[in-house]
Formats: sequence, C-alpha cells, structure tokens
Amino acid sequence: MNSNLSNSRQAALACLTRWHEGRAFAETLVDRECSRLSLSPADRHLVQALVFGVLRNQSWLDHVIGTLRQGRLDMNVRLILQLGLCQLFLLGMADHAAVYETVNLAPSRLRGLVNAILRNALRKEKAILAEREKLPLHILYSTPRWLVEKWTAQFGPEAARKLLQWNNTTPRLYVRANSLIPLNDPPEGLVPLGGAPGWFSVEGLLPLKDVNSGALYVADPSTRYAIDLLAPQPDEEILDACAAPGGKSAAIIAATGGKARLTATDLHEHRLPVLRENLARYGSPSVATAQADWTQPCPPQWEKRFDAVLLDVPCSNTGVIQRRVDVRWRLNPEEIRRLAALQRTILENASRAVRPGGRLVYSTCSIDAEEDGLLVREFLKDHPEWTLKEEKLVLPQEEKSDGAYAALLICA
Ligand SMILES: C[S@@+](CC[C@H](N)C(=O)[O-])C[C@H]1O[C@@H](n2cnc3c(N)ncnc32)[C@H](O)[C@@H]1O
Repeated sequence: MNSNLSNSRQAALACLTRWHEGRAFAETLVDRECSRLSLSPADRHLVQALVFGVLRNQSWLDHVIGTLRQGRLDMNVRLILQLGLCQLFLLGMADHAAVYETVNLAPSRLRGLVNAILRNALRKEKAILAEREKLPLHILYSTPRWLVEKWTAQFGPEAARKLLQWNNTTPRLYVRANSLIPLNDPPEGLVPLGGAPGWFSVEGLLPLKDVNSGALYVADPSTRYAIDLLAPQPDEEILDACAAPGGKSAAIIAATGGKARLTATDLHEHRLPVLRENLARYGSPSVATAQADWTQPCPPQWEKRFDAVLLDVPCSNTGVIQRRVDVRWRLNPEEIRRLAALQRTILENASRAVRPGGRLVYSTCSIDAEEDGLLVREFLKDHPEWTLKEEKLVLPQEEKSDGAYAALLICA
C-alpha cells in the first residue's frame, strides 16, 4: 500500500484526536500536522478532505456506527471508524484500500473489531444509504438540534433544509481584484463572477504570485455588501473599528482609489502588525492604525469625528459554517446571547464616533437575527437620532456564497 496515503490517514486521525481534546480550529490543526510531516499538496488535500468530511458528518457517522455496533466504544476507535466510514460512504474511496488502511490505524488488539465493523458496513451499504434521507435533519446534516430548530423557526423548514445541505458542501475559493495594484497578465483559472465586478471564482490553483503581490485578495463575495452600503468617498474621514486582518479596510481604500483618510482599529494589539502588513501589501500603507476596545466609551478625540464608520463586529460565524467546519460544534445558544450583548455594546460606543449626518455600517458574518436585524432594531428603538437606510441579509443557500449581514444607519 502507498505509505503516503497511510501518512495522510494517520495525520487525519491525529488532527481529529487533538480537535476533540481542545479548542483549536480544524484548519489550524490540519496545517500544523501536514507541515510537521512535510506532506505533499495532494496528501494535504486528502488530510483536509478526511478531517473536514468527518467533522461535517459527525452525527450521521456516529448514527451509522450505532446501528453497526451496540455498546460503548473508546474515542480512538470511534474516530478510526468515522474515518473509515467517511472514506467508504462519503469520499467514494476504493473499499479494499479504505478498509485496509483504516484497520491499520487501530492498535493491534482492536484491528479485528474495526475490520468486522467496516466489513459489516459494506455488507449493509445499500440499507445504510437508503435510510439516510429519512433521518431527522440534525442527524442527516450533522448539525446540533438547537441550531436546526432555530433556523427552522427563523427561515422556515424548506429554507432551513437547503441551508443545512449547503453547509455540508465543499466551499469554493474567491478572490477580489485590487484596483490599486492592477494584474499584469490575468492569471488562468479565474472566472469572473456575474453581478460582482472585480470578483473571480478560482477554478484552478490559487495564483499565489498575485496574492502575494497584493493584486488579488482572497475573500468571499458576500463581504462586498458592507463596503457597497458604506459607499466610501475620496477624502472622507473613515473609521474601520474592528479591522484586523484588514480585508474590508483594504476594500475601503481601493473603493476610494486610495484617497480615503482611514483609521483602522482593533481590540488585539497582536493583530495590528498583520493588519499593517496586509494594508501595505494592498497598496494602502498610510492608514492610521491603533489599538481600541470598543466595549469602552468612544475616546474623546474620536467623538463625532468620522464621516463613515464600518463596524464589522466579532460574531458567531453562523454564515460561514460551510467554510469553517468547527463552528457548528463549538457554538451554543448561550454563546450567541453573549455575542449579541457584546455587539450591542460595541455598536453603542462606536456609533458615537460618527459626525451628525454621517453614516455607519454594522456588519456580521452571522445569519442569526439576534446578531443582525433584531439587534439593529433594538438599537434604533433607544436612539431615535439614527435611521435604518438599507440592510442586506445574504443567505448562503440562496447566493451560493458565505452568509453575511450589513445594515446602513444614518445619524441625524
Ligand atoms: C469579523 S473580524 C473583522 C474582520 C475585518 N473587518 C476584515 O475584513 O478583515 C472582528 C474583529 O473584531 C475585533 N474585536 C473583537 N472585539 C473587539 C472590541 N471590543 N473592540 C475592537 N475590536 C474588537 C477582533 O479582534 C477581530 O479582528
């Protein structure tokens, strides 16, 4: 058997084990493990497909394991079985290689058990797959039941089902062309996105040269709505309050042909160097950057100072679950309530930085009303001097992109 394939499966098992032990992101664990083992791009690809495939289908895989074997299984064996079933039923790998390699992941005393369960799964394949569509949504789409119920209540059963289905598909990669650093030779494999000028879907390899030069920025097209609503103008004084790592700051500068007077702040001092580095690469080196905690009152020197403020607040990331496989498992209703309270405080304080007649765009990559439209309406109730001019909720299953929310508020 190919030893690189064995390495990839071992790496995937190591990543899943660590994922369950701590709070690290799956993406970070995959990157770290593949670099440690110096895996080739093809092997990295397999590790990612295995780890993400298991995490996206965890409840269904456990359900299948439960139908094949009653009684307790230790975590290591459960993860090995999840990996085996993922290869057999989700990634369509050859049966023989998938079973053989998976059995070899187990300690010798447990190989017989793993082999028996996987062979039993193959014998029952038809029944297992036929049963799938009849399972409750939280098992079929491996999403916590509370989240399924929440989305069903918010969007209706049909839209919720489509969203759950979308979240379990593989995300595409997109880039935004930076008008400040034109591409010399448009790279191959970039397909322009209809209705989103300057945006491309990456159909081949990511053109690293152009990403490193700052001519292309990797981002999802859903992020453009916040900038469109802000409509930054040359010479305006603009604040990007939650700015790191700087994607939207760079887009603001590009939208004004490099002429906005931008201040970019973030809570985390350690994120500022990355923010500055990104802004320099994207052709906007003169942006003023500063550490600021917007849960605290607006600093006096910034009160009523800005023509426009962008508030891209920390959020639950429920709009980007397709891309970030951990989110659904790390989130709970209490965390959403905590984030909504934090967002409301940040909005209260940062809104004071807007001059009379100025505007503020509040944005998230969450699709949950408590962090989006409901929160904005609560704010408006307490602040009659503000009006909601326009808002946009991007639902991933409808736009075939990440989910996002942006609201344009005007100060009297
Ligand atoms: C959604 S991210 C911003 C992404 C950024 N706008 C971009 O396009 O690259 C939210 C940011 O808010 C920052 N943040 C969290 N709490 C904050 C606070 N109290 N004050 C200021 N920034 C905060 C986080 O460090 C994080 O960088």
